[in-house]
Formats: sequence, C-alpha cells, structure tokens
Amino acid sequence: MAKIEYAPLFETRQLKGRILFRSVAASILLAISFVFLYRVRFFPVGGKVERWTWAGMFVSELWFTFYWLLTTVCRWNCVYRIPYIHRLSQRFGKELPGIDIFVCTADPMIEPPSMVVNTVLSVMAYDYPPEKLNIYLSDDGGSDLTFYAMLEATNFSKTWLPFCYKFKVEPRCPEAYFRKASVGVDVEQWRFVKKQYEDVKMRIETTTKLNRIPEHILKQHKGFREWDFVSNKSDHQTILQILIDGRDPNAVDNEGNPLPTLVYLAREKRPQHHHHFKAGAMNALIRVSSKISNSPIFMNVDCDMYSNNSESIKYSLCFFMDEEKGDEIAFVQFPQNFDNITKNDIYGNCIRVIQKVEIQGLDANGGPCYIGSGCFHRREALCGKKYDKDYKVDWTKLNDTKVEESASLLEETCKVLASCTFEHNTPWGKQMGLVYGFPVEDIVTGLSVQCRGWKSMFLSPEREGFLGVAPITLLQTLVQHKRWTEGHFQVFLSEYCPLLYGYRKIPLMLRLAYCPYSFWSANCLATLYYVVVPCLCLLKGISLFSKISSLWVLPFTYVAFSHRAYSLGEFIWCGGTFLGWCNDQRMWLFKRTTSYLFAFSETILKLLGYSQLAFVVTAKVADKDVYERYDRELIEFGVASPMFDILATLAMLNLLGMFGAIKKVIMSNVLDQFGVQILLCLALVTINLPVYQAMFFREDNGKMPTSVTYKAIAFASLACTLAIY
Ligand SMILES: O=c1ccn([C@@H]2O[C@H](COP(=O)(O)OP(=O)(O)O[C@H]3O[C@H](CO)[C@@H](O)[C@H](O)[C@H]3O)[C@@H](O)[C@H]2O)c(=O)[nH]1
Ligand SMILES: [Mn+2]
Repeated sequence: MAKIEYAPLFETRQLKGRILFRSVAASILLAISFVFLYRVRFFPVGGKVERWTWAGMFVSELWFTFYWLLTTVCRWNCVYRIPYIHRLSQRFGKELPGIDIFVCTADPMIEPPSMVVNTVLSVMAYDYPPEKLNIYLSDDGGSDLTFYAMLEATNFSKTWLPFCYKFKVEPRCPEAYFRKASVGVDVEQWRFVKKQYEDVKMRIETTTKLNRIPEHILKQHKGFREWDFVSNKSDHQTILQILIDGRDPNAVDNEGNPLPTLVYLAREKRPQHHHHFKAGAMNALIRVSSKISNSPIFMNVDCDMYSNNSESIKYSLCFFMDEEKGDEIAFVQFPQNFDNITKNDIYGNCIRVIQKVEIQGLDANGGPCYIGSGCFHRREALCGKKYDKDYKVDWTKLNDTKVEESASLLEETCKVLASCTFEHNTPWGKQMGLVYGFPVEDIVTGLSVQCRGWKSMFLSPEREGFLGVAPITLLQTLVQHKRWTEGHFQVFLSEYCPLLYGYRKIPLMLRLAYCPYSFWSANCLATLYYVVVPCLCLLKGISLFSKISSLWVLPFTYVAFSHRAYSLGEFIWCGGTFLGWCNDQRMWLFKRTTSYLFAFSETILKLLGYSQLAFVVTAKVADKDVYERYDRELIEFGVASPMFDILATLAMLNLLGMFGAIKKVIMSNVLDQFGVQILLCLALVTINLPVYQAMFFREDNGKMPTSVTYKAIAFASLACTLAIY
C-alpha cells in the first residue's frame, strides 16, 4: 500500500530512434560543409549575372542550413509522458478538483450551432463527477441561434449523459458516435437516443437555415429577451445566462444524476473597442468563471474540436496532482487531431511530425508550447502568478470554497466582468490571462507563462483526446497557415521574442526550439529563390551546380537524398503514408511560396503601420461538391486568389524551364553540365502535376479559374523571355 502511495502519477520516457537521428544529422552536416566548400572554391570569376546568381544560391543554402540546424536542435532530445489514471483514482478518488471547460465559437454561419452543441455535449459527458464540471460557451457571434442550440443541448444532455455513463460510450460527441458506432449496446435504448439526437439536430439545423427562431420557442426562455437589445454581432451588451446551475438539486438528468453547470456568455462588443479575438473571449471567460465556479484547473476547446476521450481530464490531472512534480506545471497540452482527414491527407493538415517529434523536443527542454485548443491550464499560472519553489497546492482546501449567490444574481453581477471597458488599465492581456496583440495568442501566452517559471507538458494518449475539423480547401489551409506564420513572426519581432524575452527565464534550448516556428515566414525568400532562379538560369545557360561527372556532385545529392529520405522515414514512423508524405512535400512548397510570403510581407507592412491585425476564422462547412472532391483527394482551387496566381505562375515557370531543358539536351550535350539543375526542375514539375491538371485538364468547379491560368501563362512566359534575352 505504502508503495502505491508514493508512486508517481506519470512517467517520462525518451523517444526512440535518437541515435539514428543524430548519426544521420551528423552525416548531413558533413556533406553540407562540402557543399559550402564547393560554393566558395568555384565562385564564378566572369560575368556579373553568374556571380550574383551564384551568391544567391549560396545565401539560400546558408539559410536552409541555419534553419535545418534549428530543427535539428529541437529534435535532439525528445520525451513523451505516460500518465497512470488508476493511481489518481486510488489516491484522490473523492478529492478531485473542479474543472471549468471553455468552448469558443465566433460565427454561426461558418461554425454551425449543431457543431457547437456536439462539442459542448462531448465535454459535458466527461468521465468525471458532473457536479465538479462547469462548461462555459463563449459566443463571439452573439447569436440567438447559438443560444437556442444551447437550450436544446441542455435538454438533450438529460438523455445523453446517462446513456454515456451507462454504456461507457466513446466518443461522447453524439454526431461522431452515431456516425461511427454500430449498435454495440442495448438496441432499444440506442435507437431511442439516436432518434432523440436526430430530432434535436434537425430542429437546430432548421432554425439555423431559417435564421429565425419560432415565436413559441422565444417564450420558453427569458434569455431570448436579451436579443431585443442586440443590433448586430459587433455591437451589443453582455449576455450571460446560466442554463444549468449545477448547485441546484433539481438540475438532474433522466436517471437522477447531477448535471454539470452550463453557462452561455456573449461578452459585450462595441465597435469602438477592440475585442482581441479569441484571446479576448478567453479572458472574459476566465473572469466570469472565477465568480461562478472558480475551478483551479480549466480547459479550452475550439467549438470544432469535440472530446474524443472521456478520460482526458483525469489524464491531465495526473500531471497537475503529482505530489513531486505536479506543482510546477502550468498547462498540459493535448495534440490537435482531426476527424476529417482523408487517407493521404491531401493538404498536409495532420501536422504529424510537429506533434509526434518536434513538440516532444520542446517538452524535453522545458515544455511544449501552448497551441490553443485541447489544453488544460492551472488558473493561477495563466492569471499571472509567478512560480516559486515553495508553491504547494492543497487540493482539499481548494474544494472547500463554495459560491453562495443565486444563479440570477450571478448573471447580473458577473456581466460587468465581460464588458468592453473592464480591462482598461488592468494587466489583462499583458501579464494576466491570454496575451493580446497577436494572431497566435496561444503561442505567445504559453511562452509568457513559461517565462514566469512554470513548466508545461505534452500528452498524447493512445485514444486521441480531441478531434477537430481541418480545413477542406487549399485556400483555407493556406490562409490558416498564413495566420499562424504571421503570428509567430510577429511574436519574434515583438518584445516577446523567445530569444530575448526568455533570456535567464527559460533554458537556451527551449528558446531555440521556438525559433523554427518564428522563422517559418522567412523561409519564403530562400525557397522562392530556389524555385525560380535555377530554372531561369537553365534557360539562360548559367550553370549553378557541379557537373554530374565530377565528384563534387556527391555532397549535393547526398544532402538532398538523405534529408528527404530521413523526412520520409520520420513521416511514416509518425503514422503517415507514402502518398501522404508526397502531399506533405507539395504543401511544404505551396505554403512557403504563398502563406509564408504573404505572412512575411504583411508583417513587415504591419511593422511600418500599413496593415492591421486580423484573425480570419477558418470555415468549418462547405458545399456538397467541395466535400466530394475533398473525399476524392482532388485539390480544390475554384476561386481566384493572389495565392493561386503565385502557385500557378511558379508551376508554369518550372514547366517552361523543363521544356527549355529538354530542347537543350536534345540539341546539344548539356546533360553533364546542367544535370542537377534539370533534376531540380524535374522535381518541381512533378510536385506541381496537380496544378497543371487543375489548369488544363479539369472541368469541375474546383479547377483553376481561367483568369488565373491566363495570368500565370503570361507572367511565366514573360519571365522566361526576359531570362533568355
Ligand atoms: O474573434 C474570434 C475569433 C476566433 N474565435 C475562436 O477561435 C477558435 C479558433 O479559430 P479557427 O478559425 O478555428 O482557427 P484555427 O487555426 O483552427 O485554430 C488554431 O489556431 C488559433 C490561433 O491562430 C488558436 O486560437 C486555436 O486554438 C488553434 O486551434 C474558434 O473556436 C473560434 O470560434 C473566437 O472565439 N473569437
Ligand atoms: Mn479550428
């Protein structure tokens, strides 16, 4: 017995394969030094253009090496964690702390209320004492449609929760459960609950479609009256409604179990006050919840990310409540997995390698970054407390605090906490709560928490904790990455620059491990150079690499092939497919030439004061035929966008370069001199095959718009003509 008492609640293990990784990395580094030697020794003497293009190649390669070194540093040590839930239950059975769960939504049109309801139900149904659970929905859309959907959720939870408890269903998101599961439980009950769910869903979807709530429903809840004063989504008072008051003895489900508390909050919005996007919403939730339930731990999910594992709370508590190491942990981040990824992950949305290798690297060096959805936080740590060695939590004491006010009184008194002006002249958004001013509030907040002395943990249980909705069109993916890239770069250029801000606060390795993300955007320059210049030089007849017959070709090919082979191996080890890796490589190129480029230039413009902070919310729904093409893994273009102009132009440029090269090879013997360059061009053309297909061979609505195709042909031909003459 005594042994169990002191057994740790979680264990840390080293990621396997580090020796192999380090040897490959060392050999690549050796080969890279030969490449540099070559660049220096064979620097062209004649011709201005030759010298400049050569120098450009050298600079690009120096950049790639620098970037590669950063990613290598991040992977040097990697750890993962194993929690022991049974020990937690044995030791803390009755003393488990209260948990607040924050769900964020921003727009009923692109984040449908039926989806929000599913997420809310999935977190209400956690395998955790319901009287200790408090769910808060933040509705930045300020929509009565979402409010109505929450009322439906309130009613349906009375059926859904006991059903989940009784049959231990997984996942506890009704939509996903009924989509995936066959009748595994009592047939009659299963059918009954399914029918109920379908009715709820239909009612919610109909009202959403009509964009109007029927008169008789409006009478059912006092909360609807609030909308008499709402002019639009960016101009309204605070709406706060406690839909289920967990303290109320009458708040029970159909089997008589207590229900978790459920709160709807639309914080005040006024055009003259900045609302700080998700960070603002979260901070309002933190304050409001501190008066209503004040749980020591809270968790945040985006409305598109349902809980897929009913034990996640207990998993995370294994970290916070560990007697020895728990007190220094500020947050426990779960990976972000997705429910709608096709077999070969056409848009590379899985971020597999990041979540299975890179974040483990951060974890080994002081803690993973906070990546938003699916993260459990220690309230005190996020609210500005600095960690010190004497800090010790007494969980029993925490559970004793009880709120006395009635629900309606709370609704009135808490409103002010979510008002536009509450934060003025307070540390909120700076040293308290989520940090404002960046489109990646999560990263910068995590960093600032770590700089206050706290640690963080990354946990990836076998059964995924959360499943979300990944973008389903190319443009959405590129725009999402643009936001992230821009965010990271802005953090780097701000006072929160990980290298400087973290000085003397977090280990050097951790500061370095933040850098690959900071430099995502800067990658665009070297990549664009490598995509454009060798190809144009091929047409002009300027050789940029060693001859194939020379020994100097070896370091180039070794670096290129071993680096890619390692990447493929890593990708497959992380659970990907070969085609998935190919798609990932394509997205790697696409992102670097579009998202990163736009992020880079817009950040510079913002710095100069020409551009404003924005947060483009990713759409979670699309037309039927878009879905259908997505399922067939056909890349979706369809609309005109500057991003596609660039992609198409570069693809055309590579194609023309390729034709030029073929002509040269046939007419004169240049294969030896230009072999590597031709190979590079060929690789780019191969990557771009779906682009040509979309430009010339597709007839569906997702093909490349004709205007983009014409523009691309014109620009690319112009560039080639200029290069040749
Ligand atoms: O003004 C806003 C804008 C967004 N959101 C919510 O923020 C979440 C994330 O938005 P989404 O468009 O889905 O962005 P993603 O790129 O999918 O989100 C990732 O990246 C964001 C930072 O860029 C983080 O905030 C998220 O947690 C993280 O999952 C959603 O629940 C939105 O409802 C708000 O509450 N208010
Ligand atoms: Mn999202």
